[in-house]
Amino acid sequence: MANSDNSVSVFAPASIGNVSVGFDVLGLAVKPIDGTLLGDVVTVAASTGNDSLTVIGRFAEKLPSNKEDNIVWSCLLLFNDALIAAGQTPVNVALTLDKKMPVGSGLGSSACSVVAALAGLNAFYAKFQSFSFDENTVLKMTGQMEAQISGSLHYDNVAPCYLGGLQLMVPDVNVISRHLPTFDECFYVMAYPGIEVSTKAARDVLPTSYSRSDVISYGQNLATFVDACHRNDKQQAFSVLTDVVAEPYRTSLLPKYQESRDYLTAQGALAVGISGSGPTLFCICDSESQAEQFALWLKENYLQTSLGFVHVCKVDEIGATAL
Ligand SMILES: Nc1ncnc2c1ncn2[C@@H]1O[C@H](COP(=O)(O)OP(=O)(O)OP(=O)(O)O)[C@@H](O)[C@H]1O
Ligand SMILES: N[C@@H](CCO)C(=O)O
Repeated sequence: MANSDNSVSVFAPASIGNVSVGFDVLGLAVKPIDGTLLGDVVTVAASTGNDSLTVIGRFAEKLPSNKEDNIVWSCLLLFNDALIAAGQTPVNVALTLDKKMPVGSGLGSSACSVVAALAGLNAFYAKFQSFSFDENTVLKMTGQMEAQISGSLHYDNVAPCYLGGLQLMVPDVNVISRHLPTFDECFYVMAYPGIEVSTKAARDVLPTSYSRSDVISYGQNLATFVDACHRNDKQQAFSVLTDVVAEPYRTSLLPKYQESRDYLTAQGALAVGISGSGPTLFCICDSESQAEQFALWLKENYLQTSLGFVHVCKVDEIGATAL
């Protein structure tokens, strides 16, 4: 995208929250292999008038019409407050959100808007005002905005969306997220059925406590997966990609999920899971031909409305990027 002399555009990619074994603590950024921009773009331009927000794009009409209710606007307010606290003077800007991501999809739609907005503002100030916040400060802001919209602080979409790759959240405010190695040769089929599931509703169905055996399985699966990623042991990593925390309780919210999971697993998928809080299903494959074959099957069998889509993806190791 070509920018006028006074603007900056940032793209922020879709992500798989949880990656089945890391509820709220694992996330993976993905990008379609055909070059489709699966994510949101925010353009920040200098303005001679007041601050403004324009929303365009395929899913623009799914967002609140009032700019104050758009999370991108909240990002601007937060960013300006942080500028003032840092002794800087905010300038007036015209923001444009290209809303390419369906809302309530499990693809980290609000995270895409939040990251594109905050990384876009930071890039704009770096370019035109010779000032920028460091990566960790911006990451904390993205977490704060995601918490405002979903009701709880979880970085599993914003961290991979901003930083790229597979990210593990660590309980240290000075670190927040650690990059984990992934399996370069794998393909990730992302199937969004075209229906909305709100993150809040999908969190409300979860139990408030878990049995000892579930806690043991959870810890063992996550630890084994992280260890296998570091040893590049694909077989071990995907053999434990089982979610005992959320999937058993969310399946009822996702029409055709269970049958699709069973079918794809029987056909040899490395792993199948719910992306974030759903309804997007992800399926991990060993080869591009298998991924294309499963994508076709998912188009015919998992999509519910004309808004649905399926993409064959690889890991997006870059995260938010200036266009
Ligand atoms: N720019 C924005 N992008 C997405 N949602 C927004 C935005 N601005 C405001 N919202 C509102 O935030 C809420 C987002 O809901 P929710 O957290 O369920 O969706 P999500 O982030 O799209 O989910 P997911 O992470 O599963 O893709 C919706 O009510 C939506 O209208
Ligand atoms: N970890 C969050 C992701 C939301 O996209 C959840 O599963 O509720």
